[in-house]
Amino acid sequence: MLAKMLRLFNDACIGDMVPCLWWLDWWKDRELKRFEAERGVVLREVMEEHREKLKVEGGDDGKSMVVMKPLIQVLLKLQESEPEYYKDDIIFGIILDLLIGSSDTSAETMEWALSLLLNHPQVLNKAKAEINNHIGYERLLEESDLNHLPYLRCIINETLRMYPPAPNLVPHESSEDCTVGGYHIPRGTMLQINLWAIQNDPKIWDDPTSFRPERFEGVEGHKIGYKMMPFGSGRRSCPGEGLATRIIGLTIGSLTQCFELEKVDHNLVDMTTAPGFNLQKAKPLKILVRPCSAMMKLVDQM
Ligand code: HEM
Repeated sequence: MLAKMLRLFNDACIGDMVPCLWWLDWWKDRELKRFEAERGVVLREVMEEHREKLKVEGGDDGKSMVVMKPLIQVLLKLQESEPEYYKDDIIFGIILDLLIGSSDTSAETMEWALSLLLNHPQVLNKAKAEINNHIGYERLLEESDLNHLPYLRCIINETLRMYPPAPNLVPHESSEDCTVGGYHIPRGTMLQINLWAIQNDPKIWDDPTSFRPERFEGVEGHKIGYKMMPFGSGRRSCPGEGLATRIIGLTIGSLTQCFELEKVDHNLVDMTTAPGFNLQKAKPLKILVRPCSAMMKLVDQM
């Protein structure tokens, strides 16, 4: 179900770009409505399952609920005390928002980052050296190490600059009349930002088509103003930013620390992008993975 949902979400609707062509999307509209009904049945079953579990397991201890239970159970518990706000539809919305927002974005960033590293072995070696200098060979990389691995963070930033998972961010609607770049925007207009163009603009980035993580050295996080906004900006920006950068850092860092990563042949990894709402690779990455001899003992224990 998740795969189908992400596929439908990723298909661009021409009517969103050129509203008078909405009718070209009629078939998609029909598919989305059919899917929404199917998805409703599955989500309702999941919700009932968790309601039953809550009844059996209780859960009056408010604090441990927040820390220990799955999110859906936390929301169902809140529904008991605030039913007018935590309606079933709101809970569905929160769960779907998290599923859609979190899964493809982080996975795609990791795939682009690994592809870039394979095509730039000198960057891969520098990242490996940073990890080995900081951690050594006696233990695995941990979350607390990430703050001490600035070059790894630069690699993630440079990947998000060149291949932002949401290249047009997410459509927003102006709640009031406003002016953007000298243009009058009436209230209720759908606004889309071509983030890819901003992050790859040669007027604001030196040599933007080159993969150069060093350009982010000395920059805290990815915060260098509006020329870099892979997680959006302002109060509706991505709430998962911290989690995403940690998961991506831990995954890419651990793979780099423990394995020799190699291309499957002598050709460069194909970096062609596929059409769609998300910036996906046209050809999925294939990679040869071999445990590093110095890490063999630890890899064996995994
Ligand atoms: C590389 C990974 C990720 C990227 C690039 C990314 C990017 C974005 C962007 C561009 C937006 C829209 C911001 C806007 O409206 O202008 C967004 C929204 C959102 N993201 Fe992420 N995201 C990532 C990972 C995650 C993760 C891991 C989670 C959750 C665990 C998450 C949850 C959400 C949610 C719930 C929203 C909607 C927020 C709202 O509408 O107020 N994202 N994300």
